[in-house]
Amino acid sequence: MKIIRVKDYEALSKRAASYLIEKVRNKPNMILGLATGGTSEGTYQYLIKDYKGNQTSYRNVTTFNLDEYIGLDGNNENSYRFFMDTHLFNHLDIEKTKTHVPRGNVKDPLKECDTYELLIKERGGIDLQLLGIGGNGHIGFNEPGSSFQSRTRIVELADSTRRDNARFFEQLEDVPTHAITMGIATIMESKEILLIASGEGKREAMRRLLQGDVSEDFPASILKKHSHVTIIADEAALTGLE
Ligand SMILES: N[C@@H]1[C@@H](O)[C@H](O)[C@@H](COP(=O)(O)O)O[C@@H]1O
Repeated sequence: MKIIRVKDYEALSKRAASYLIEKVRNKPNMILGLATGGTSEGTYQYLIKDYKGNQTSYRNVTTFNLDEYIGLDGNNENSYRFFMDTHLFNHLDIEKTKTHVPRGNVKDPLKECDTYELLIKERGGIDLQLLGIGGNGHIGFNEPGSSFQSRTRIVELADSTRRDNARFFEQLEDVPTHAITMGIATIMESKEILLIASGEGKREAMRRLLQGDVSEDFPASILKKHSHVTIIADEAALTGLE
């Protein structure tokens, strides 16, 4: 894993955006895996800024998001589809039909999981997957204890994750209890992975990622077994670590 240490969240956002922009420029029809969450917001702002200034085109890019809450419609402000539309897609020249976020409000979510897996395969697999990391080491919504063999499926959210994400909702009770997430095996099949982490709230997760064992108790640890992972993290997330 290559680690790029940057000063703060602003620098992280800029760096992660440049990283993605270069990849898109080199491969305009790339398959890009995307993440939601507070960490990715700044990166997306810089992608938009670059698009407006330098006209990097996303017309031929296809995207697959990691996860979505079960029960939330794409128009719900807390759905990840809504997040992606408002924070990124609506501001680029990307074709909406080429943006994929699992649908959390369908009648048959199990079928949705299988369809999503198939679609990723059909498109030739993910070239570059952007990842955040949960305080408990989750990637996507693969909570501790998730099998390293797991594929896109329905999961129950850990209490700590619901509490972490409650800041986006009116109250904790509104945070869905279940989600659809790409599995760990699905994520590991991406040709390349870019993980971003910011702030002291992620320090313990970074310590376990960089210094701990590879274990299903800490899902992100599997990334050590991937041959092309880059981590961009800020000082606050890396304090006390090499
Ligand atoms: N499911 C998402 C993840 O895909 C995200 O990467 C992570 C970190 O979120 P944040 O960047 O807000 O800390 O947790 C969320 O629950």
